[in-house]
Amino acid sequence: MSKIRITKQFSFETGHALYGYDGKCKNVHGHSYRLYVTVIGTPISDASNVKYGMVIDFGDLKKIVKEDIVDVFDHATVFNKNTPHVDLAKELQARDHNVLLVDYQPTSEMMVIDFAEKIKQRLPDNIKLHSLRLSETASSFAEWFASDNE
Ligand SMILES: Nc1nc2c(c(=O)[nH]1)N=C([C@H](O)[C@H](O)COP(=O)(O)OP(=O)(O)OP(=O)(O)O)CN2
Ligand SMILES: [Zn+2]
Repeated sequence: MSKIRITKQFSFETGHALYGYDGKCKNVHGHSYRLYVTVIGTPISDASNVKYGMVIDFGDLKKIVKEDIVDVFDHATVFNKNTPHVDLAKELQARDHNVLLVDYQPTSEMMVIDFAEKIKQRLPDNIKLHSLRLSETASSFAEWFASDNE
């Protein structure tokens, strides 16, 4: 049976700031992120299986990505906890804002690495994460490919 890639798209609104950056993105601002998740596997060939013909049910993929990424990042503001932004983050948290402290600079590149690790941990053994595309703006995106990281 052929290997097939399937992709599901997600979207979430997230704020961030790039501490120490030499441009306007050092300021707190937000993006309408688009995340394309591509997994690869063999469609189930057992006709008695309720998932017959599927690599993975799009709904099951949605559940994983929603729980681990979309619901966590949507309408949150992400700061690098290893920078003085941690003070701003604590102030916002004290005022009941949804703040995420991560241990990396929250660029598209670093976020997509984080997302790849999270998704890989949740996928069944027979399904492999093939690639991710994280789009920050209409003209900018970062991609992670399993083949680049073996
Ligand atoms: N390699 C990266 N460069 C930049 C990132 C990033 O994550 N990785 N992030 C930013 C800012 O957060 C923000 O996304 C600005 O990006 P940019 O594409 O420059 O946005 P613009 O609106 O100015 O772009 P247009 O050219 O007007 O579409 C900065 N760099
Ligand atoms: Zn930005």
